[in-house]
Amino acid sequence: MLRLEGVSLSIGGRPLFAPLTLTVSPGDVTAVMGPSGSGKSSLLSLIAGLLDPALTASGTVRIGQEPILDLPPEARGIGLLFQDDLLFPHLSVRDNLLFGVPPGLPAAERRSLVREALEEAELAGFEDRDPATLSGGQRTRVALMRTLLSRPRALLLDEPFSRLDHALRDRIRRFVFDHATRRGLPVLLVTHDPDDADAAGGTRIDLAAV
Ligand SMILES: Nc1ncnc2c1ncn2[C@@H]1O[C@H](COP(=O)(O)OP(=O)(O)OP(=O)(O)O)[C@@H](O)[C@H]1O
Repeated sequence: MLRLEGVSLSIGGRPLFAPLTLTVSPGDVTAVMGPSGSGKSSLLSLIAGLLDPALTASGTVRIGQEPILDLPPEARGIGLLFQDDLLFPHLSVRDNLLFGVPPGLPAAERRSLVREALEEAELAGFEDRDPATLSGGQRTRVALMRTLLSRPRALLLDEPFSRLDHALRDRIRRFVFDHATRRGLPVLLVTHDPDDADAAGGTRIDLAAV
């Protein structure tokens, strides 16, 4: 469970939105909407531990019972997926995925986790491909798998589908939501697209209204 309690963000003393309280249950997707500049991406950055120092935050964020805002980013257990999938262009698909695997596992186990992830993503045999040779949907699936390999406790999505064409978008959106649900991850999805919010099927919040 991901819980926000009285969370607000300000810039230069001016609040971006009114204090926000919400709970995202395991496997549920909550869509975060609102006009440009309303603070959607900054809200995700706060939760991930990547908030721009120009912004100040107040309130509490918990995963399960644990407050996370005082933890370093790598200890929070947050998985991120962005519009630009940020695969390393100079690394193969395999090496990109290996970045997600927790350190400390034996090499053979790391490789087999990567192989399984590619099978799950219906990309078996893509290990040696260069990310530049993948389609947008394939890149999104690799990026999701890399995020999931890190065994996050919650997933934050910042417009990950907005560059995909309409038909592909439905398919990839379903793929991402299914994988998050299957793992029981609470998901916050920043989007401008009402179809994303409808597909999420859960709660929708509008930062302009809070
Ligand atoms: N480093 C910074 N210095 C000054 N203002 C900033 C800084 N970072 C963010 N902001 C401001 O904080 C506000 C929230 O930005 P944020 O990117 O979170 O909005 P958003 O709702 O995600 O917008 P969009 O839909 O356009 O992506 C904006 O008004 C932005 O200009």
